[in-house]
Amino acid sequence: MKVIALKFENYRNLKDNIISPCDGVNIIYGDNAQGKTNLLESLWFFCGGHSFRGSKDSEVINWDRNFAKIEMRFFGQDREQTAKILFKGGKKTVEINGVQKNSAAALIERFCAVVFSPEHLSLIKRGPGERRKFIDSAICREKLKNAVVLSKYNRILNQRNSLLKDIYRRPSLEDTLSVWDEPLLKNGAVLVKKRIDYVKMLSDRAVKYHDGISKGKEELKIRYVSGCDITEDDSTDEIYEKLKTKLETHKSDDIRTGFTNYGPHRDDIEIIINGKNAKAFASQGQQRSAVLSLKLAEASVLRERMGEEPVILLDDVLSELDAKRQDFLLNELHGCQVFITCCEKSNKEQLRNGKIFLLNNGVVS
Ligand SMILES: Nc1ncnc2c1ncn2[C@@H]1O[C@H](COP(=O)(O)OP(=O)(O)OP(=O)(O)O)[C@@H](O)[C@H]1O
Repeated sequence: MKVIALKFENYRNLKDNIISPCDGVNIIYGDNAQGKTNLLESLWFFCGGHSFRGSKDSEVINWDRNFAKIEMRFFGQDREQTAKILFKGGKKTVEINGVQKNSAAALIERFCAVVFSPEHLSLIKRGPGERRKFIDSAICREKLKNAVVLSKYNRILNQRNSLLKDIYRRPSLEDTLSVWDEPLLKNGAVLVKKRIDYVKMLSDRAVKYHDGISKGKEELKIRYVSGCDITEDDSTDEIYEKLKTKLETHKSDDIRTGFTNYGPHRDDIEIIINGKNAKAFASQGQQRSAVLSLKLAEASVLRERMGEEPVILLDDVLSELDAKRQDFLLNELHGCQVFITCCEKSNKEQLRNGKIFLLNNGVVS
């Protein structure tokens, strides 16, 4: 998958322009607050109609204008295609190959990219919820069926938790708890199996990327951690039985606390560098390298599933990395189109092959 041209009009601080990136590494270089992230954000919009910064649609319209438009020509699914997004009057209109679509969701599966931004460091720095979110959004992106299982699991869990609170006040309701247990276990077992399979795929690839980034100096390991004694090789039926045992054993704790204490919603993904937990012991550069490896691994899994190389968007990755690690990202990611923002002059000088876009007060040259 390759971006051939990107046109933007009234998009944040970017001055109207058309850019033609190269098929390899594209550096977007400039001082702080010039519009580098804005440019990456506009590309990411074509993945499904959302900002990776969590911005509202109206926020991307230039403050002095009443609409914004982005257009992209790209190569994907063995042909050249076009996509347009118009932001106007609190609404977003999407057009793909000249045909207007009902929803921005139509963009999903047309254009595919993986993004890294400094906020993704929360994958290591924050709690298990961030890591579960990362894995869940990846499995949901793989198959709509997985998204259905996840949403059913969360809905049933909420209903069970609210019943647990009611039972505390009205013990006679305890008999009705089993109504939620069976669907919770069924969907929970499928969810855990999908997560474990994905983490295995991701891990194999992330280990290789981390080895490349650290030039063989560090060993990365990623493993799924369950509070229900589930192991990587368990089948869905075995996972179901283990979840069931925990649920039954801890029923009285659940009633006392008003909360389901064990299950997929408490699981985690452990990220280990050289045998030590990355959250507790890794340096800033090591943490950044590990998250990058995970993101590149995510792209590699997507490539296998789609038969196409996703575009890689790297926002402000190079800071805190030493020259050897920077060199890997700038010169050794072969076969895919990469967009990478940076502020340091030395970074653009490191690039052996690629294209450099200079951003100065919204003007791209
Ligand atoms: N809707 C908008 N209209 C006009 N300007 C905007 C709008 N939204 C954001 N900006 C401006 O865009 C500028 C550039 O933002 P951006 O995040 O792209 O900077 P950057 O080059 O990535 O900087 P850094 O290196 O500091 O991350 C900001 O100074 C912001 O004020």
